[in-house]
This record gives sequence, C-alpha cells and structure tokens, in this order.
Amino acid sequence: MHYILIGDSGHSKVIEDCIRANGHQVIAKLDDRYQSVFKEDVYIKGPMTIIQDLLDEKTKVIISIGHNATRRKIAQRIQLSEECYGTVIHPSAIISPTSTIGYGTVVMPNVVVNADSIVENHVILNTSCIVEHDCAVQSFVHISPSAVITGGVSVQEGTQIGARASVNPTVKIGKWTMIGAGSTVTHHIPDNVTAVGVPAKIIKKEGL
Ligand SMILES: CC(=O)SCCNC(=O)CCNC(=O)[C@H](O)C(C)(C)COP(=O)(O)OP(=O)(O)OC[C@H]1O[C@@H](n2cnc3c(N)ncnc32)[C@H](O)[C@@H]1OP(=O)(O)O
Repeated sequence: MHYILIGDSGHSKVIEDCIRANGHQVIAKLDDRYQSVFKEDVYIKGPMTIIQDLLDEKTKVIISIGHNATRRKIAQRIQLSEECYGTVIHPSAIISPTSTIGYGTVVMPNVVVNADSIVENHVILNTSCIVEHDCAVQSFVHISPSAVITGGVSVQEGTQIGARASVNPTVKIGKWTMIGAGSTVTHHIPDNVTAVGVPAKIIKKEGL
C-alpha cells in the first residue's frame, strides 16, 4: 500500500514510521507551505491541491496534522470520500477484535484499545495511550501519549486529552475541550473548555 501524508511535520514522521513498520510506503508529503511540486528523496512534495492527481486504488491518504481543528478544516477542504483514507495501526498496538477503528485514524506504538470501544475517524491514539473497554472516542480527538481512558468513557469530537492524563470510568468529556497533561478527570467536563489538575478543574471557557 502507498500513502500520501497531508502535513509534513514532526507528527507526520511518527506516522511514517508506523506505515513503514507495516511494510508500506509513503510516496508523497503534501503541505501548503510548498508552492510548487518537486521530488525530494523518494517523495513527491507539493501543495495539497495536487492530491487528486496522485490518488489511485493502491494509495491511501492520512491527514498528518496534530492540531485537531486544523485536521478537521483540511478534511472539510479536500472533500475526499472515506475510502480514500487509510487507517494506520502500528504492529505493536493491541486492538480488541470487538472494537472498531475508523478511517484516517492513526494508532501509534504500544497503544491498547480494549473490548467494545468505538474509535471514530481522523483520531490520533498517540504512543502508549490506553482506551479501555466500552469507550466512545469521536472523530478528530487526540489521546496524547500515555493518557488513560478508563472503562465506559466518552470523548466527544475534537477534544484533546493531554499526555499522561487519566479519565475515570464512565466520565463524559464534551467537544473541542482540552484536558491538561497529567490531569485526572473525575467528573463530566463540558464542550469548549480547558480543564487541568488533579482532580481536573476548568481554567478557561474557550476550547481548542
Ligand atoms: C507527541 C506529542 O508531543 S503529543 C502532545 C501532547 N501535549 C500535551 O499533552 C500538552 C497538553 N497541554 C497542557 O497541559 C497545557 O498546559 C494546557 C493546554 C492545559 C494549558 O495551556 P495554556 O492555555 O497555555 O495555559 P497556561 O500555561 O497559561 O496555564 C494556565 C494555568 O494552568 C496551569 N496549568 C497548565 N497546564 C497544567 C497542567 N497540565 N496541569 C496542572 N496545571 C496546569 C498553569 O500552571 C497556570 O496556572 P497559574 O495561572 O496558577 O500560573
């Protein structure tokens, strides 16, 4: 399988490692800071507008941008059908056969997703995070490295759970919210806020 990465950044390097670990290959890195199309090493580089010229049935796309709102903006802008997107899962990740992982989603090394969880589209499950049983992780969420989402948790669209944060069982976290690194979330958290600390408290009423 060939991949086109949209966004040529630190996050895309980690995604490329996951793609290679599966024996697949990145053929193009598109980014709007490139104004013309050129070849660098084995890659075609250029602006996002050339994407349609590169697509075929052996090629999948991943939007390789860590910022959740930007990832969504680009998905809305390029308007690809869902079959154009790949799902990248590092071979060291453990995914329950009763869980589902959506399109455009990347699952980094040593991630665990346990039984009956639903992970939607364009999600980042970053290095060594844990999504326990019966969780719902909506589209454009980022679960940062080593964060732990315990059983029955719901994380709504576009929210980021910071590195090493943990979320107590059955807690619901709203849309486009930020949970600070190392926080422990003990109660439901609404949409569009920033919450930090142990236990997590809201410090800002504007989201991501
Ligand atoms: C592969 C990768 O790199 S993936 C990247 C993963 N990234 C992360 O996990 C980073 C998550 N980001 C954070 O934790 C950030 O600190 C945020 C987003 C929660 C807050 O950032 P900002 O909005 O810039 O807030 P700011 O730094 O001004 O802090 C505001 C207050 O909250 C406190 N605070 C900020 N973050 C935290 C935190 N994680 N835990 C506890 N307190 C915190 C600050 O000390 C400050 O307190 P004060 O007003 O008493 O001085």
